[in-house]
Amino acid sequence: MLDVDYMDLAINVARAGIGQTSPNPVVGAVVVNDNRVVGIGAHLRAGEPHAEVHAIRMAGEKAVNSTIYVTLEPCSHYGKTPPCAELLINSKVKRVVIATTDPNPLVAGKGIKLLKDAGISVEVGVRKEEADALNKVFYHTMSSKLPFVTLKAAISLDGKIATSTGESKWITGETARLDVHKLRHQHDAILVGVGTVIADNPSLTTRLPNGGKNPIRVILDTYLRTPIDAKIVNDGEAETIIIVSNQVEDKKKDLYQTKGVKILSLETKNIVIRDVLALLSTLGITSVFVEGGAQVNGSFVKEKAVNQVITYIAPKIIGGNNAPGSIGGSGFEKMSEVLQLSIESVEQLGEDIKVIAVPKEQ
Ligand SMILES: Nc1c(/N=C/[C@H](O)[C@H](O)[C@H](O)COP(=O)(O)O)[nH]c(=O)[nH]c1=O
Ligand SMILES: Nc1c(N[C@@H]2O[C@H](COP(=O)(O)O)[C@@H](O)[C@H]2O)[nH]c(=O)[nH]c1=O
Ligand SMILES: [Zn+2]
Repeated sequence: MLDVDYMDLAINVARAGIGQTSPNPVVGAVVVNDNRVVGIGAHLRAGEPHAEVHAIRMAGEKAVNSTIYVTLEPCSHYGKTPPCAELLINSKVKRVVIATTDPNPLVAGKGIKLLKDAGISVEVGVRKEEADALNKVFYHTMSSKLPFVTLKAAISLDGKIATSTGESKWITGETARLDVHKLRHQHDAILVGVGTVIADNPSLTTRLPNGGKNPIRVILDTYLRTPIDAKIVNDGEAETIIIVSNQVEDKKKDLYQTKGVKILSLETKNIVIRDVLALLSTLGITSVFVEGGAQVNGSFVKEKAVNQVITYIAPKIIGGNNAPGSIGGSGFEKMSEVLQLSIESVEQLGEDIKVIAVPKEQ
């Protein structure tokens, strides 16, 4: 087997942590000795052992003179766990193959330096692209300090999210809707506008056949118009935050807070998305799944505060000037101002297609 084969295995093992390791990256490690895999490991939860620790433990004394393949540069700092670079040195590993460096300023090259100074042969960059793609959120939050934003829309062929009378169940089919719930599971928070709460009385929970993690529910609601009897206020299914402007008096907020809903007030009379993201980041939220409606989508797009756009397109035509499109608000007047993206992937899910696009300027 070649280095790339073992790194492919490490990348696949890393996927075990997807949706579980926030705010940490997912990482996979494979220990090979005399062309035999003797240890594998994935980082499964923040605060628990790192991938290398699991793999080296499994290898036991076969770690000596082994080669370890890791999808991320071994850490060099004392965080919630001791540094992996030291573990590899003490385990007398002979060679370390790394897919990509760690952007965390605490590590960034220090892990590699520790290994090299200890006389261990280090190779960096094997399957870098694939390894980076595993940790889009981690890389974004390390560089921008703001949560990674996924904007999701489910539209008809003619771009509508509902009929002119507000009906929308369902535009996309079972397979696509299941895929949406996997995305909810993978994000720290799900965010909708009060318009969606009033129109759909949604639960915003993750309903997958085997369960799944419910993201924190975040509602943008300038004047606190969320119905007091809404599911998200009363079902206790997930932590719920309503972000309001400075136009709401405390007495009204108390009504919701006694029901366990957290009300966070911005200092401005209307809701600025950048401030919302900065606020969510202070709560340790590293990824936000924006699921509409059109008004909220419009505000995220207008502020160009999206990091990936996932659109599910159904082979249906709704028509009608009054049927809403997926991006509301004032929109851009000039083509030179529009949000430009590049298509990352297109796949068919049941009868629908799923398009993942990434904004060009980052
Ligand atoms: N109408 C459609 C969607 N509609 C999504 C809505 O904007 C809103 O997120 C849902 O009403 C949330 O409800 P709950 O959390 O599931 O109870 N989303 C989809 O993917 N396909 C559709 O056809
Ligand atoms: N998950 C992971 C790493 N994650 C790195 O360590 C930081 C988290 O450290 P801690 O708080 O101690 O868990 C995280 O921000 C990232 O830089 N490093 C590794 O060597 N292997 C792993 O499996
Ligand atoms: Zn580590």
